[in-house]
Amino acid sequence: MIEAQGLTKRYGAKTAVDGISFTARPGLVTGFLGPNGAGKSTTMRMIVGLDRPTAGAVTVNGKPYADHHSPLNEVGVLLDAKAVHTGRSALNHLLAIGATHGIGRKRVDEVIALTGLESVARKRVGGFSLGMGQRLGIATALLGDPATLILDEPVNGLDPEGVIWVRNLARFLAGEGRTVFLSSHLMSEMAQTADHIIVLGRGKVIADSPVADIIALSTGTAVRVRTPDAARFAELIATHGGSAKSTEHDLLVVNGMAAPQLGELASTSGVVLHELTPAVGSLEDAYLSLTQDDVEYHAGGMAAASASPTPSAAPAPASAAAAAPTTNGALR
Ligand SMILES: Nc1ncnc2c1ncn2[C@@H]1O[C@H](COP(=O)(O)OP(=O)(O)OP(=O)(O)O)[C@@H](O)[C@H]1O
Repeated sequence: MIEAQGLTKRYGAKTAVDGISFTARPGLVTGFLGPNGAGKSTTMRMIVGLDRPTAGAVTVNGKPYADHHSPLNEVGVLLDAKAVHTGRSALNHLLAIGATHGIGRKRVDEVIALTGLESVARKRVGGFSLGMGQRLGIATALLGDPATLILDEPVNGLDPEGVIWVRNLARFLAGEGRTVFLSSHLMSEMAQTADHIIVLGRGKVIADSPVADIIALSTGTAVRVRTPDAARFAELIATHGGSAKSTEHDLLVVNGMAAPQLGELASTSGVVLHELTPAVGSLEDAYLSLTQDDVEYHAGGMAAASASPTPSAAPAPASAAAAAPTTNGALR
């Protein structure tokens, strides 16, 4: 469990984290999202005592990080996968860290198997790809079998198979009752991994809700309408308080009118419908809509794109059942 109360960090005149309060609970994957510079890394660093809060407080499993006698057994952390002794093998890296907490070879071998590092365990870490480095960082976080995991951008640099592996691992660990707190820039990835989302914008919490609620609250409800009479139906919609955008010759995306109203209008006007689908916004839509005023560094067109959410497939529900340990203990 991670509990932050009024957590604040100022660097001179710059307020990186501005009085945030949130809880990341056991048994859930909590996604930590926000544009570049929103304050995610600073928050994570404060959680594990690497930065001192200017004001407020944060506890992990009920205590400030520094008060834990055996922190590796309480909190597993991946903040910077490159922060390793590059001359050491992965095995020796894990043995060295384990030695600080009386963790021996058996557990080291377990986390090597769990993270799929067996074939490179005796190779120098300096020669590792970004993806292998991420796996080693996750292995290090898991070493003490902690109840809370904090992973900063864990899918950074991973190939699609690696991304799925992290997703299943996160779900599996939460399914075991652990608190899993992870940041990512990949919103679609978060939609499939997280149960709960906290969104930061300019150092403040701008959303703190279950994934489904964030999507429902932040995106407009659009309806996809397919009809051979698209132009006429678009005009009719406009006279009934809706607005229709045409993306293909026979497809309209309608805002401002619900599917039953559209069905009735079509029926009374003699318009043939081939499709009438209420569309659920994606987490990307929700995220862009939430953060459009809080982005420090705008990419061209980003804010404009966020102004009119387009419908897309509903995110797959996060499911702990998705992760299944393989015979060697690794996860698929
Ligand atoms: N040591 C520091 N000194 C001064 N300003 C800092 C320092 N560390 C972070 N900041 C500023 O604080 C703000 C939050 O930074 P932080 O790295 O926490 O954001 P972030 O959400 O993790 O961003 P990113 O996704 O780019 O990693 C940024 O404006 C950053 O420039």
